[in-house]
Amino acid sequence: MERIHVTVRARPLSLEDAKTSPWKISSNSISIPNHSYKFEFDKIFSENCKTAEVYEARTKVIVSAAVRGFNGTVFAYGQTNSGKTHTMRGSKSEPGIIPRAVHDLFQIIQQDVDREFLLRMSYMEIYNEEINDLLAPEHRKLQIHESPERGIYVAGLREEIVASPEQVLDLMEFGESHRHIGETNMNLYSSRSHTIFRMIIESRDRSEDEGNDNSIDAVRVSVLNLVDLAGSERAAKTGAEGVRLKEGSHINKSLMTLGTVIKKLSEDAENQGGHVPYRDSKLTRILQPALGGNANTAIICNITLAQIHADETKSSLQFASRALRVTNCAQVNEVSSNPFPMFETSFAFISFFSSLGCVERDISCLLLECEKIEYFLCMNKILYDFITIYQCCQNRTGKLGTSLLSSAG
Ligand SMILES: Nc1ncnc2c1ncn2[C@@H]1O[C@H](COP(=O)(O)OP(=O)(O)OP(=O)(O)O)[C@@H](O)[C@H]1O
Repeated sequence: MERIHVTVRARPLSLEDAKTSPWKISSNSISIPNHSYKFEFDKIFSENCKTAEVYEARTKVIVSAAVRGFNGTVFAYGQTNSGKTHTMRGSKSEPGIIPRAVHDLFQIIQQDVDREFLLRMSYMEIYNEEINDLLAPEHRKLQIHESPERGIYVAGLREEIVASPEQVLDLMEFGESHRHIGETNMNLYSSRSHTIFRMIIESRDRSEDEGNDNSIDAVRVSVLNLVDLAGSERAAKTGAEGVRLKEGSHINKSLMTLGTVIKKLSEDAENQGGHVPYRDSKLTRILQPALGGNANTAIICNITLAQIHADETKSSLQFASRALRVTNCAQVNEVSSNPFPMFETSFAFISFFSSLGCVERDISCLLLECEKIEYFLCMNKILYDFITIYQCCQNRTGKLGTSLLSSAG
């Protein structure tokens, strides 16, 4: 059991705001002198800190654990304009947590000569309580499902097989161009949606490949979520009207549910038979495994120390402080993958089709088709599924389908 790791990052202030700031930071605690409250965290980063330090504090460890098969989630929380996107995505001059994690991930994998890896990425946004696929903008209003094999998942979400950090970041750039961003009085480029950037990491021991055709490979499958939440906002401050007001109300509502989930978990409600309302928002439902479940989780709470936002900052710190009391139980996710096609993992899938002599492009195409028809849910109907897949793919991969059918026959 390990608790959620919580750090706080204060954004830079104007000279004027710095002069009137009521907050005092001392080591890992933050307070307003002469007020009763004082908050303590794992680490507090003041305004001059760089994203590299924030990354090193915890995300780096979560990324390397994800390579070893542990799920990981890192999210930035805070009011609008507090620096969440700056922290998670960053800029060319100061790359954020996501590009840093992606580069680290590939570096760690390259150094691990004993295992072979398969990486997939997805990128989604939750906009006005609807899930949109940022890698396939035509996939909108996606639904959340749950199954014993896959746990909680977003049906129809595109998962691209990726082979380099550059490829991942190009895809992310593509996704960004479809993300909902809008201007408010508080932020010229305000995120109007929550985004979840996800890497799915499968790996297996290279030695298990050698010699024994009947071996049951143990494949590790872990998920790394890097989340840029939209910021809580007050319409009086953002000046939101019409579409912006509607967006703001969806954002606030889902953040309120996140707050309630964290509060319930911090009170240990689940173990005392209480109800934790994960299903009250898409955000908490998707992040359920990271909140009190099987994952290493870190929260970066972005704040501003300006006097004018003291109430919002206090409420962000209260949220973060409760999160410190939430415990998770991260375990290595290992599945046995039978060499005959019971494809619990994409690895098993790809290995099987590679062994039939199929080229990579055909396999990628087939994998996409399989995901569309949720192939992974019907693991036992092998022959029947082969024919279904063949029918789905025959226009694009006729040759592959033919070799599949002869092999199945
Ligand atoms: N630590 C920082 N150093 C330098 N600039 C920062 C920092 N934090 C935030 N900023 C700047 O402040 C502005 C607002 O930041 P950002 O868009 O990241 O806020 P946000 O919390 O994501 O807002 P929203 O919730 O509205 O999307 C940006 O111009 C960003 O570059």
